[in-house]
Amino acid sequence: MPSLKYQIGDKVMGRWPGSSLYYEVKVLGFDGKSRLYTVIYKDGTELELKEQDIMSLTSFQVRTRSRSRSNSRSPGRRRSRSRSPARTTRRSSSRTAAAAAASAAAAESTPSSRGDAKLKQAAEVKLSPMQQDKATENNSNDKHQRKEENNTASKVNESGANVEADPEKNQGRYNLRRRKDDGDAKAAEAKSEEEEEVSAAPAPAAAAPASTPLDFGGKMGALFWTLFLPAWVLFLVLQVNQKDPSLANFPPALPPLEAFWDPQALGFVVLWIVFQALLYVLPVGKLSEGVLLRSGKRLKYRTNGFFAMVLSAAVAAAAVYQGVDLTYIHSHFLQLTTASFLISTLLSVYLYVRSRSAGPDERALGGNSGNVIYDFFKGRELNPRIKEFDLKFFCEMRPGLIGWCLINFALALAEMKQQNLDMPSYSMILVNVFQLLYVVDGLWNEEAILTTMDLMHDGFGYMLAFGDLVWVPFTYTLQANYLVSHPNPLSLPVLAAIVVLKLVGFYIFRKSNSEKNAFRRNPSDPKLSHLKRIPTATGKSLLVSGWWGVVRHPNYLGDLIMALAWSLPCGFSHLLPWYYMIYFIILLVHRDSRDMNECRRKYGSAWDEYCRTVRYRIIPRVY
Ligand SMILES: NC(=O)C1=CN([C@@H]2O[C@H](COP(=O)(O)OP(=O)(O)OC[C@H]3O[C@@H](n4cnc5c(N)ncnc54)[C@H](OP(=O)(O)O)[C@@H]3O)[C@@H](O)[C@H]2O)C=CC1
Ligand SMILES: CC(C)=CCC[C@@H](C)[C@H]1CC=C2C3=C(CC[C@@]21C)[C@@]1(C)CC[C@H](O)C(C)(C)[C@@H]1CC3
Repeated sequence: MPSLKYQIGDKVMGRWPGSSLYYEVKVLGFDGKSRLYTVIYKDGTELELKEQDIMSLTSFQVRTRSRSRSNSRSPGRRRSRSRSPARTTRRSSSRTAAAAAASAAAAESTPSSRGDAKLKQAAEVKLSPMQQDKATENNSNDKHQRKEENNTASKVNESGANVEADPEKNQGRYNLRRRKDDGDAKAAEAKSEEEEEVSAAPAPAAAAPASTPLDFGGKMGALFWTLFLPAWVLFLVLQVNQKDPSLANFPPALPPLEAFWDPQALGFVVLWIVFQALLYVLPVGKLSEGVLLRSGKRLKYRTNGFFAMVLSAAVAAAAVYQGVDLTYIHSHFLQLTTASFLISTLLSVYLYVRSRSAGPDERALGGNSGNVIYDFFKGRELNPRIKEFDLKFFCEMRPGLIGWCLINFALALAEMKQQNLDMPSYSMILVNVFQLLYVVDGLWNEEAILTTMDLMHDGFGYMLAFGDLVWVPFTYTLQANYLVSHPNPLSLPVLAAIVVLKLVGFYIFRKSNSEKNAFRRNPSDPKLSHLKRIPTATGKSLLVSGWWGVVRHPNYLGDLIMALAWSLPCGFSHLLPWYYMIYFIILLVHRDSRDMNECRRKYGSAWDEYCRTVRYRIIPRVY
C-alpha cells in the first residue's frame, strides 16, 4: 500500500487548475487507483488534484517567501506578469476562484500588511466557476452565463473526458480532471491520458473518509430508528383491520406472541425472494452501466425488472387459475410482515459483517462513521455484491416492489371475499391501478434508478434493507389494506377528478425524472439543447430551466401529487390511509435537505447560484 504524502484533514495549498496559483484547501480523500487527492476549497468546491499540484503550507511559504525576495529584486518581471492579458482578466473578476487564487498568491508573495489584508480578502471571496463564451452567445440573456477569458482553460481539462454539452466544452475548466463520481456515461468512455498513465495500485485507507456530520439524528437517532421503524410497521398492520383505526390506539392491544409467527409464512417469503432472485439472474434484458465509482470502476446491472414483473404477474395469474387462494396474504399479513422483518434484519447483519472487510473505496461516504449502530443502520458498503449479484439493486427493485403489487392484488381479492363483491370496488381498482402504474413505470425505467441517491450515495444497511423488504410491501399497501374492511364508494365525478390528479402527478414525475436522466446520460443530446445550464467545477452542469428550473425537485412534486391521488380514494373517515401521504412529505423533505447538502458539497458556489435562481425546493412559490 503506497504511503500518502498528505493525509485526510490536512490543510495544504492546492494549485488552482489552469493557473500557477495556489489556494488553501483541505484534503478530503485519496483515490489510490487514479492517485488523485479530493480537496475542498473554502467555498465548498471540491476538485481532484494530482500530488504535484499540492504543496504543504510550510513548503509553500518557504517557496513564496523566496519568490517574493526575488520578485522584489526584479520589479520589471512583476510588471511584465501583470501586463499579461489573461492575468488581468482573471484579476478583474473578483467573483471567480481564479481571482481569489490570484489574490491569494499575490498576497502570499508579498508578506506585507497590505498583502495579509489581501490574503484575508481573497479567502473570503466567493468562488464561482467560470463559464465559456459560446454558452454566453447561445444564451445571451442568461444571467448565469458570464464571460471569462482563460487561455489555459482548455489545457487544464486535460482529462480528455468529454465535457458535457458541446456549448459547455470549457465549463469544467477548473478541473484537472472530472470528478470520479460523475454520472456522465460519455465521460467514462473517453479515458484520459492521465488516467491511462496511472498504475492500478490498491486504494489506501484514505479513500473513505469517516462520515461527518451524521444524519438521522446521529448515533442515538440511528438506534431510535432501528427500533422504532419495525414497531411502527407492526402498529400500522395491527391498526388497519380495526373497525375504527386511530393513532389514539397507541400502544395497540397486542395479539398473543404466536400470532406474529408462522414458519409457513417465512417459507413463502423466502420462496418469493428466491423466485425474484432467479428472475434477476436470468440472462434476459439489458446489462446497464452504473455511475463511475470512486474506485474508477463502473458496475454492470441486469435491468430486466419489467420482464420480472410480467413473469411474476403471469405466475400469480396461473396460481389463481389453479385455485391458489391469494387471500392468504391478507389473513396472514402480520406473520408475513414478521417473516420479512426477520429476513431484513439477518440481511442487515450480514451486510454489516461483510462491510468490515470492504475496501476503503467500496464504502459509502455516508455510512463510514466507525460507530457500529450508525453504520449498521445507514449502510457501510456502497455496492455489496455476491459475484455479479448486486444485493442493493436487487432488493430495491424486485422482491419488495413487485411484492407490493402482488399484495395489492391479493387485497383486492380479499375485499371481494370479505364484502361479497363480484368485482373490486372503484376505490380499490383506483389504488391498485395507480400503484401498479407507479411500479411498472419504475421497472420500465429501471436504468434510471442507477442515478438516484440510494444507488449512487447510500450504503446498503438496515435502513434500505428494511425499507425495501418490509416498509415498501407492508406499509405502501396500506390504502388497499384499509379498503378491504373500510369501503368508500366513489361517485363518477370524484373518480374522474382523482384520475386526472394522478395523471398530472405522473406526468410531472416522469417528465422531470426523464429530463434529468437524459441530461446526465448525454448532456449533448440535441433534444436538450434548449435547456439552460449552470456549469460546475466538477465538469457536470446543473439544469436551470425546463422542469429543474421550476423547483429544485420537480420529481418529488409529481410524486407527492400521485401520493395524494392514492389516498383520496379511501376518503376522510380515518387518518390511517393518509399515513403514506404524511410519511412521504416527511421523507421527501428530509431527502431534499440531504440532497441539498450533498450537492452543496459537490458543486459549491455553483449550487448556491442554482438555489438563488430556482428558489423553491418542491412546491412552486410555497416551499
Ligand atoms: N416512492 C418512494 O418511496 C420514493 C420515491 N422516490 C422517487 O425516486 C426518484 C429519485 O429520487 P432521489 O434519488 O431522491 O433524487 P433525484 O432523482 O432528484 O436525484 C437527485 C440528484 O439529481 C441531480 N440534480 C439535482 N438537481 C439537478 C439539476 N438542476 N440538474 C441536473 N441534475 C440535478 C443531483 O445529482 P448529480 O448532480 O450527482 O447527478 C442530485 O443529487 C424521485 O422521483 C423520487 O420522487 C424517492 C424516494 C422514495
Ligand atoms: C423509513 C424507511 C425505512 C425509509 C427507507 C426508504 C425506502 C423505502 C425508499 C428510499 C428510496 C426508495 C425508492 C423507491 C421505493 C422506496 C425506497 C426504497 C422506488 C424504487 C419506488 C418506485 C419508483 O419508480 C422509483 C424507482 C423512482 C423509486 C426509487 C426510490
